[in-house]
Amino acid sequence: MSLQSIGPVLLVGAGKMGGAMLEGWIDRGLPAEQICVLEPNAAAELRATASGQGLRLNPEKPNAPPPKVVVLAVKPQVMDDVLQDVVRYVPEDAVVLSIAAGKTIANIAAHLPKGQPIIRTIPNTPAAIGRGITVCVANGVVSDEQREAAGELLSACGEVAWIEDEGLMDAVTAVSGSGPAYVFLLAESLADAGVAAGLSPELARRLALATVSGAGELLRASGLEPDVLRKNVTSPGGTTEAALKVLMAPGAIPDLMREGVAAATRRGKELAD
Ligand SMILES: NC(=O)C1=CN([C@@H]2O[C@H](COP(=O)(O)OP(=O)(O)OC[C@H]3O[C@@H](n4cnc5c(N)ncnc54)[C@H](O)[C@@H]3O)[C@@H](O)[C@H]2O)C=CC1
Ligand SMILES: O=C(O)[C@@H]1CCC=N1
Repeated sequence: MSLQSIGPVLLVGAGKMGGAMLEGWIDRGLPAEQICVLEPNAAAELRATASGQGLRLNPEKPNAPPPKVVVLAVKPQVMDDVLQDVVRYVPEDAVVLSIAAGKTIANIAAHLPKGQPIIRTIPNTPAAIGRGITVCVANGVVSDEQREAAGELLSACGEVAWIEDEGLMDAVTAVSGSGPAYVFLLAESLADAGVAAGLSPELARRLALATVSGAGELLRASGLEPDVLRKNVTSPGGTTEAALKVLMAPGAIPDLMREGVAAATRRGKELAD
């Protein structure tokens, strides 16, 4: 199956994450005319894509033609209300793909006809440049063809991983869904630390951004493990070792990361309600 042969896609919510996925789909060749978007607060860019490329934005009949894949990309807190409204646009043979943190397959299924194929996923924002990763778990009625269609759509946004145990999704969300924010925080903190060490804000920002993006690119392109790359920077008795003694001390980055991921995982479980 190709991206072009998936059939009509209905995207409900084109905010930061739904919008990033939409960008990934269009950049990688999903025909815009095949996409219908329901978004009450459409950004100017989305409106331009609608008028320039034929994407259907908030049409009167979102289910004409009937969607093959319905992507739910609204906040978990409004998911129940939104589903009650959009259920009328969901054909029984469409696969419903939720990207909401915390919301379980059972939460989604409660608003849909019995036997609706549902895939719960967690993408991340690098999807916008085709460099995201999406983790998926399907309910028992998703067909091989629907799994393939969802995989095709999601791989336009980067890597795709399938898991069998839905209980792991909150931990997945805490690692890869929220993870880009941790990396951006690292870039912000590194720039701030450069200013504190005497650099101008402009130079500190430039150094921090080039370093974080360059290190990420090196991690990907080299295929080496992060600890090997870290050790390659660390000369015995040198400057990096001095910094890492602080950053890796008890209670510092490794411990804080574990606590942060545990907090995000707990929050995911709360969002199910
Ligand atoms: N932002 C991220 O990095 C990630 C977000 N997610 C999940 O993606 C979902 C969306 O999150 P964001 O994009 O960050 O939030 P957002 O607030 O940027 O986007 C949600 C969009 O839904 C729209 N919306 C509200 N009511 C609607 C309705 N009745 N019909 C259609 N659209 C409606 C809003 O106008 C908004 O643009 C959440 O469930 C979140 O858990 C998952 C992984 C990563
Ligand atoms: O912060 C959130 O709840 C969403 C889910 C993962 C990333 N953003």
